[in-house]
Amino acid sequence: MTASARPRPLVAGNWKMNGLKSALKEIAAMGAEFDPALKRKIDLLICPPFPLVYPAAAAAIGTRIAVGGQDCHAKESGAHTGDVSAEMLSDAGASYVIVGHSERRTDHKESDAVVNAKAQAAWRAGLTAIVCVGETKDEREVGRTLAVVKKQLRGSIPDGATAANLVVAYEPVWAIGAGLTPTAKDVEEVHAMIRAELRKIVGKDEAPLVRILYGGSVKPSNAAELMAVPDVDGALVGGASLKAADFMGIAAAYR
Ligand SMILES: O=C[C@H](O)COP(=O)(O)O
Repeated sequence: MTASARPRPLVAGNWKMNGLKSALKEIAAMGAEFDPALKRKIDLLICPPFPLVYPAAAAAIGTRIAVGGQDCHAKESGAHTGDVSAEMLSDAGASYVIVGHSERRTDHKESDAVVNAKAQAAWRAGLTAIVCVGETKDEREVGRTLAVVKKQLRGSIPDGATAANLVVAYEPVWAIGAGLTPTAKDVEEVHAMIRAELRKIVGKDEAPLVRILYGGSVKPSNAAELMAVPDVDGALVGGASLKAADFMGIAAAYR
């Protein structure tokens, strides 16, 4: 590996609890805009709600857009009403799964240990785990951002991580859906720390190739600036991933 090795950027959309069958036309529209020049440069991923994973995977055939889940249970199957396993996501056509999103950590009280078990489940099923980390507004204000994110990384990423099975998403909780973003300098500082931690977790050869996404109010208007920050290897996009025009406007930062 050369010193200049860089990850292939990933622009990922998290539809959260949004989207009925009618939203599948957005995937077709994204596919139509994902032209060969852009395909050579980046990967695209859409994570729809569970009921749409299978039809989204069908809609994405031939587009080179990957499909993922937004969460998974740690177990393969069993008496866990309302939960979905990583194997079920894989069977439905997913190749990625988001674990430890701040909305899961808050709404469902998911600890780092739970997120770690879900990442292991993702790997068991052959999925790439997108492990989310990020500080709250209060934690940032008291200067604990780096300590909080470091603790989440150490607790949430299982042994056995590689550049192929792990993506890290840094999402400051206060920036999500708020129309606020950290400064480029603040994003750079956190991503540099994550890269340094990854050297300890996956080793110095593999660490430069792990994709570290930024998430939190990414839009077409700020994507170019955020994607140009050192150690930002793509985006995890919420609201602006629901419409093909917005999502592809963000992907266009890599043209
Ligand atoms: O997973 C996506 C993030 O939570 C960002 O959401 P947002 O782009 O709506 O701020």
